[in-house]
Formats: sequence, structure tokens, C-alpha cells
Amino acid sequence: MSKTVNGFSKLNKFEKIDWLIENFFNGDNEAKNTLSQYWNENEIIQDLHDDFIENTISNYYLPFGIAPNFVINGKDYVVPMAIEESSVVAAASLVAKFWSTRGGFKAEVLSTVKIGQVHFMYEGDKAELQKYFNTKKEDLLKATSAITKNMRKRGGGILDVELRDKTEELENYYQLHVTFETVDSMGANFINSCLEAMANEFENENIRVVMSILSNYVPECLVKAEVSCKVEELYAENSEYLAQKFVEAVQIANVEPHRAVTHNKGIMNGIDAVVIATGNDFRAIESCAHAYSAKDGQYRSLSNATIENGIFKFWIEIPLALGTVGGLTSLHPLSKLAMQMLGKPSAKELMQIIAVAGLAQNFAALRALTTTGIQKGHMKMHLTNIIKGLGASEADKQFLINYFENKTVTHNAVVEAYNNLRK
Ligand SMILES: CC(C)(COP(=O)([O-])OP(=O)([O-])OC[C@H]1O[C@@H](n2cnc3c(N)ncnc32)[C@H](O)[C@@H]1OP(=O)([O-])[O-])[C@@H](O)C(=O)NCCC(=O)NCCSC(=O)C[C@@](C)(O)CC(=O)[O-]
Ligand SMILES: NC(=O)C1=CN([C@@H]2O[C@H](COP(=O)(O)OP(=O)(O)OC[C@H]3O[C@@H](n4cnc5c(N)ncnc54)[C@H](O)[C@@H]3O)[C@@H](O)[C@H]2O)C=CC1
Repeated sequence: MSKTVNGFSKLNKFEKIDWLIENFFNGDNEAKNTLSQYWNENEIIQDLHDDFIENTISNYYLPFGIAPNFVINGKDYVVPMAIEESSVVAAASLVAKFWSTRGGFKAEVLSTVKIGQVHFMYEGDKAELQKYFNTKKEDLLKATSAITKNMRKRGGGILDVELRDKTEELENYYQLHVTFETVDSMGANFINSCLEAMANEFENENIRVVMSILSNYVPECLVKAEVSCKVEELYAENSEYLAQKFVEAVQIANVEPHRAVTHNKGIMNGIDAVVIATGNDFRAIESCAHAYSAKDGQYRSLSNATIENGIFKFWIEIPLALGTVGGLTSLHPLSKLAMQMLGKPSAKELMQIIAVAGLAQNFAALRALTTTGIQKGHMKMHLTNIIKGLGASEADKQFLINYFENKTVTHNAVVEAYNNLRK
């Protein structure tokens, strides 16, 4: 029998759950209990979460952790991180502490330009189109004036509108390429509203607007974060040799895409965790970061490292379109709290903090990879997850943690040790 359904969206939450349990869980109430266990007892908070998305049936928790000891441009921060992967928060904390005694992180916003485009088709004479655009340009800005009024008061708004000829890539394809300053908001809704108003104004019998949408690729919304110190301050021993290996690890990621993807994944461990904790849009951040890392046609490392005149320098340049207002940033109680924890930053300050989180994470991973290997530290943190997965008691858990203090943790080794213990 078909399990498709009409009018599902009109059912209330409980009816939706009943339909799900009946059709996809054979009426098993265990699934229903799992869903309800994750509801918030406070009805106001639960209603809030129900309304964030559509067809909500429960909440999906991510751990919310904090990494202390970050010093950025001389200011102390404790950084909120929402992530499911063990060892990320520990690594961020370790690295924050490490650099706090070596001058901390330096960060700088290089630019804050956002982009939106009206994509359209035009089959006529190019010179005529250019003429039409020139006469229309003022009207395009006027068409958005009600939408941009408050943003202009904040120092933002539309920076420029250009006509772009894309017919070499696709027959008859042109764009209005529009640049924006959106101050403390990520700006997606603001930009899309402006673009749709412009498209209405621009469209005529010869111009077929295909779509109007912001671009998540913002190579001129760029932030740089860096650390540096004398090479001998990097490691307790063999510093020159290990620093060299560290730089080579970055160089390898710069020339070898297979490595670069994993290298950048490590960076995104730090970035996504803070992006999610602060209620920002991690899909936008992810897609942009990866496009930027391939900007010259090859996918490369987002970070760089050098050793010059005995100084080790490690830095990242990454586009980050972030908001400290709008979206979920102040709607989700934990995002609001995360912003408070960070001292209610502006979007520019948040760009710096998040770039630093990415750099810190990359530093931790590369340091581990080029010394002990990644598994030692990662598995040390993951050990408790494996033990929990086995359903071990608190006493067995403590025994296993002690047992693995000086042994290599692998999933099999833990299962074997647990089974021996149970015998
Ligand atoms: C895992 C560590 C930090 C252990 O490092 P450690 O030196 O064994 O840690 P420790 O027990 O000596 O503690 C030192 C400090 O580390 C932090 N720390 C230590 N343990 C905890 C904990 N339980 N909870 C919170 N913080 C912790 C904390 O700051 C602590 O200081 P304290 O608080 O005691 O003053 C280290 O080995 C490390 O940084 N490893 C790298 C981990 C990593 O990169 N994980 C990401 C997942 S792997 C991946 O997805 C990406 C990757 C690696 O593939 C990317 C790539 O290939 O480039
Ligand atoms: N492709 C994409 O990335 C898309 C993303 N989205 C979603 O849009 C949301 C972000 O859009 P926004 O327009 O940023 O949010 P929003 O729609 O909540 O608007 C934020 C508004 O806050 C106001 N504001 C108050 N103080 C401000 C200040 N200091 N600086 C700037 N604005 C201030 C402005 O009116 C601004 O338009 C996110 O939830 C994102 O997931 C939506 C469509 C597409």
C-alpha cells in the first residue's frame, strides 16, 4: 500500500507523529517515546523550536561546548562550539592555551562585500541592452529605496549595480551583478528582497528574468587570522625539525586536492562549530569556503605556513558571511547566549573569532598529524563514546578509561577489553 500522503503539513504535531509511527514504525511506541524524550519541558521553548522549521516532530540535540583561553587581538574569549565530533573542543582548548602564552591570535577583516545577482536572458542587440541599463540604473536603486532605508542609516545598503555579459558562457545570458554592505546581518533576506525589486523594475518584453538570488560566494567578505612565534618556541624538543614538517604538511595540502579536502575539513571542524553555536548558516559558510579554496581552478589548503628568519608563521584567509543580528542569532536561546558569551560582537568581530577557531583547529590537527599521529589524541577523546556504545556500567567505564591510559585505543581493542572484563 502506498505511503504517500496529502495535506500532511496541515496535521498537528501529534497527528504527524501518529502517522509516522503507524506507517514507518509498524505502530511501535518505542520510536514515539524517543521523539518525546527530546521535547523541552518548557512549552514556550518547545513552541519556539517547533516553529524554526516545518513538520517538526522533535529536537535534535548537538552538544554545546566551550573552549576557554582564546586571546584574539589582545582580548580574552571563551568560544562556544556546537558539534557532535569528539576531540574538536579539546583541540581548540589546547591550542588556545598554547597560543595564549605566545602572543595570542591576530585577526583582521579585509573586506565585507556581499553579492547578489539578477540572472536574465536577452536575445537583442548588446549595445541596446547597455543603453537600457544605463538609463535604468537610477530607477533600479530607487525601486529598492524603501527596503534599504534602514540599512543605509546603519552605513550599509547597495554599493553598486553592474551589467555583466555572460553570453560567452551561455547564449543570451546576462546578469545584474549587485554588491551590498549588510553591516551586522548575513543579509540573505535583505539582498534577495532588493534583487526581486530590481528585477521587477528591469524586466521588459525583451528581458526574461530567470531568477534573482544572493550569491553565497563572497570572496570579498574576507578575514585573515594568524599566529607566529620563534621556531624554538613551538615544540619542547626537535623544534626546527618538527616545524619544518608542519610547514610541509601545509604545502602538501596546497598541491594535493585529496589532502586539501581533509585539511580543510579539519578547519571547518572549528568554523562550523562556532557558526552553529551562534545560529549562523553553516551551509552558506561551507559552500563559500570550498569555492574559495578552489578559486584558481585547483582545490587547495585554506591555510598557509612559513618559516622565515627563524619565525614560524601560520595563517588563514577565508570568506565568512556572518550575522550577529537576524536569522536565528537572537531567536535561539542558546545562540543568544553564545553571542553574550562572546561579548555581543559585531559581525566583523565574529568573522575574526570564527576564522581563529578554524586556524586553531587546523593547528591542532597538523601538530598531531606531524608528531604523534591523529589517532592517539582523537581516540583518547572518543574512548568514552565507544564505551557508552557498549552499554558499559559506570564502574566498567572507569576501569576501561584507566586500562587505556597507556594503550592504543581502537574500537576492536575496547570491545575486546570490555568482553574480557565481562567474562
Ligand atoms: C585531543 C588532544 C587535544 C589531546 O591533547 P593532550 O595533549 O593529550 O591533552 P592533555 O590531556 O595533556 O590536556 C592539555 C589541554 O588540552 C585540552 N584538553 C585535553 N583533553 C580535554 C578534554 N577532555 N576536555 C577539554 N579539553 C581538553 C585542554 O585545554 C587541556 O588543558 P587543561 O584544560 O587541562 O588546562 C590533542 O591530541 C589534539 O589536539 N589532537 C587533534 C585532535 C583533532 O584535530 N581532532 C579533530 C578530529 S580529527 C578530524 O576530523 C580532522 C583531521 C584530523 O582529519 C583534519 C586533518 O587531517 O587535517
Ligand atoms: N542562500 C542563502 O544563504 C539563504 C539564506 N537564508 C537565510 O537568511 C537568514 C539571514 O538573512 P538576513 O537578511 O541576514 O536575516 P533577517 O532576514 O533576519 O534580517 C536581518 C535584519 O536585521 C535588521 N538589522 C538590525 N540591526 C542590524 C544591523 N546592525 N546590521 C544589519 N542589519 C540589522 C535589518 O533590517 C536586516 O535586514 C539566515 O537564516 C539564512 O539561513 C535565506 C535565503 C537564502
